[in-house]
Amino acid sequence: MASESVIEVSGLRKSYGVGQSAVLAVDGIDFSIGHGEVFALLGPNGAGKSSTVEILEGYHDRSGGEVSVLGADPQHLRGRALLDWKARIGIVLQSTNDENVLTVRQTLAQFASFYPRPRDVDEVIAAVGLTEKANARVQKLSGGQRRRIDVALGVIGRPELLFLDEPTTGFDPVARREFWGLVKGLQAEGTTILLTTHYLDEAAQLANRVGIIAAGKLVDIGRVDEIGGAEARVPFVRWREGSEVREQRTHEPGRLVTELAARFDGEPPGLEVIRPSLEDIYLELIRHTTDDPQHDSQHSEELVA
Ligand SMILES: Nc1ncnc2c1ncn2[C@@H]1O[C@H](COP(=O)(O)OP(=O)(O)OP(=O)(O)O)[C@@H](O)[C@H]1O
Repeated sequence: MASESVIEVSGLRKSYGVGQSAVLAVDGIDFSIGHGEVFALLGPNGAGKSSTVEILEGYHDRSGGEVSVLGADPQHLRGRALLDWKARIGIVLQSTNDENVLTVRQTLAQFASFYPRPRDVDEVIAAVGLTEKANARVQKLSGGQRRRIDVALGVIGRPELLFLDEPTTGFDPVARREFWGLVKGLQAEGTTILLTTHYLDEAAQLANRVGIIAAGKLVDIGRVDEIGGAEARVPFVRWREGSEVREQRTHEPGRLVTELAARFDGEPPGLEVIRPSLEDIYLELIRHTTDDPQHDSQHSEELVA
């Protein structure tokens, strides 16, 4: 990965409304995304992910801080410079368009005509698994199929930078895996990708680095295999002693399993060796930063047990 930054964000702030009812959605965050990197922005509902991404996409003005996207400040672009900049980015928004009376192929062909170097329409239709629906009206597609069109529209212009805002919401498990393959292919071609998702396995599969935000602040940022720090990754061994479930965190799970096997004179009942997933680490990180107990779960309780 080259070190050159495609996105640079420094001290970014965004508030909505004024006075008593003002909401500080983004509260001074800093990060950068290198050329060819897949960066996932994670965080609970209302954390400030979309607000951040929409500023980078040029949809919202910021309230403070500095932003550079493909070398430009989206807030200050106008006219031809704005159009040229937009042609270099692809956006998959959260919303889907259900009013569309065109077919899948017509919709994509129309969109492709807006770009100087679009991808081949049928190749994109195949990449999102809609070949059989190419002549169907978008209106008649299922929710998950329409979401695939959103993804297709985001990539048709061969963007240098792709924003994927919760791209696989509504996808079935097979479609999600196909989509991951598509993203990996785009990354192999050098596309820089900013992804937001609530699926932590998706972030673990696709991202080089993740940033976790809660209540508008960056809680942690780092490589997928480093986020949360070494201690958060210590595995734990779980087994049963009679009716009781026992659990112990250890840097040496193999040694503990050997000791247990000797003590039980064979396979310890209910034996599991668990390595904390990105989801476990995420839950643990945000547990300390959110007041809302519904964001917490059994999982994180297990982690600290
Ligand atoms: N247009 C708006 N007007 C007022 N408040 C807003 C607006 N958009 C977002 N907010 C508020 O800003 C905060 C951050 O919202 P944002 O949509 O950025 O969160 P998010 O992390 O993308 O959440 P989700 O995961 O639910 O999509 C929330 O408290 C939200 O209510």
